[in-house]
Amino acid sequence: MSMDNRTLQTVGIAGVAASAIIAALTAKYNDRPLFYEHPEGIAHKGGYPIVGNLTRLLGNIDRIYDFQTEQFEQVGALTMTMPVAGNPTAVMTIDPQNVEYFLKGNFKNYLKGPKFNSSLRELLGNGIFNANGEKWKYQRKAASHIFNVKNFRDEFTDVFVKEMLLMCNQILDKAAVKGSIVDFHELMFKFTLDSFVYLGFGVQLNSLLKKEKVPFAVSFDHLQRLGALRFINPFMPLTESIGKFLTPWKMSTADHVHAVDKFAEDVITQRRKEISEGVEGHKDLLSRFMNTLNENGEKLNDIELRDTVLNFIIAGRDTTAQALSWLFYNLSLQPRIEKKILEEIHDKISDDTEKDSPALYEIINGLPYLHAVFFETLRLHPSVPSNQKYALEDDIWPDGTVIKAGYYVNWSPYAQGRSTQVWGPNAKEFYPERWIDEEGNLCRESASKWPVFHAGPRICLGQNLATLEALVCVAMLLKRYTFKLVPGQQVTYEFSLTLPMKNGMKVYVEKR
Ligand code: HEM
Repeated sequence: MSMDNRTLQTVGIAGVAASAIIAALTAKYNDRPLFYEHPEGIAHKGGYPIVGNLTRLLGNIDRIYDFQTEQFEQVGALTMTMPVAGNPTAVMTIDPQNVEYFLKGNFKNYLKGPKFNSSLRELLGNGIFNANGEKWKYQRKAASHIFNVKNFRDEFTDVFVKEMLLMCNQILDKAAVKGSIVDFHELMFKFTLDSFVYLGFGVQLNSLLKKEKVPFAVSFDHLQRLGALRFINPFMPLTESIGKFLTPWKMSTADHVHAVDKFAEDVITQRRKEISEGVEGHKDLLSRFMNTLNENGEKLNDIELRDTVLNFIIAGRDTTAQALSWLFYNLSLQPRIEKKILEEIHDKISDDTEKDSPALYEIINGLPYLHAVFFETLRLHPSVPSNQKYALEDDIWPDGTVIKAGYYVNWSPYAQGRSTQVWGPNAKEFYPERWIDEEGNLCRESASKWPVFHAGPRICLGQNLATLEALVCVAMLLKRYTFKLVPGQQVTYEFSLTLPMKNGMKVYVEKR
């Protein structure tokens, strides 16, 4: 046999062998990534050979939380896996007893894992959302001091009312007269940004008075979406590298990071200047962090303060603005609920009460139906729709699920809120009455059944602040206006860390 024939024969044999190996691997891993074994005893949703559920997941990215909800329904379990090529083993659950267990009962075993840390490093740094252990503890302690009843009653309510009056007088009254269209979602973002930046850092931003979105907010939103994509799309490193060459005219990730850094830097510089000029008396979040010691017993440096500013803006701006937007969206679909809120606030909140913050604070606290509407909004549209942690050691959950060290655990307040197994047959219906008992009192659900504010030692520090802010806003708006959705638009969410509206929400405003 000539040399060429021998080579051809060898190549032929190698080809057949390779095809046989691929066929064998495809037959064995016919619904999952190569070498992935379904964890024993956990229901799973199989996908395609080699890629598992990767293509299904990426194909559904614009409706990812509904997709997740459907997967639980199709599998018929509250705890399951859904292997995705390129992503680590993750166990997903919407079972309240499991959620309570890993967020509270065995809190120590579940951390923000390496994937969370690396995906969000450039935006969150080592701030409270991205920190574990002692680094997290000192931040939680420093921040917790500002969330006290005195601040709520005497200061926070005042700021929210002032910002709302600005919104009403400068934007909504004018839009009502002109009949112009308002992007309600954008307005809510500006309201919560201005309120929080003032409460937390003493800076009067006045973004409500600016026509465009503030440049900082553009970069901030971009980086959040990027971080979220890195969680689920294993091709992101490649996409990000190629993107730099294909679209060099677009702002790069580094440009966006620079924009958010600059914003934080300006806030810190302004405060340092005020201190050097002898301006005293700040008792806000920034001064707390400037006077606190980190886990090494040292004063915080500028990078740590930058992380504080940015982490708290995500906490204070996005979540509440989104909750407010989804609340008004739900009201627009069910006028009977809006009518019931109006009946509740009727006569209770006058123009005079709006000028008396402690009185307004007490009145708002005593409105069960308004609270119920807010809670119901978060049940169906949780501002943090899906979340994950990382198991340090082997564990067994209350439902018997065996968790191995290094697994990711993923829970979905969005899918849980819509699960008929958890919330009953009308789970998908917006029905605030489920939060009211027979005597007309508000009955709040446990954090395990309704983990929209998280649970356990890391439960949301700002939940009362957010509730107050949202309810002041709803009461003041509904007293003055009716909002009508502009026909023909699609109101839907965008995939990100939180639950923003993809195209905003355009409304017409009419004065009552
Ligand atoms: C509707 C509004 C809000 C919702 C739904 C919400 C929800 C949440 C959730 C789910 C977490 C856990 C995030 C995680 O660690 O993965 C969280 C944490 C946190 N939230 Fe909120 N939040 C809201 C408003 C606020 C506001 C207005 C503040 C004010 C500063 C705030 C401050 C915080 C802080 C500091 C944490 C970190 C707690 C820690 O890790 O110890 N939140 N929130």
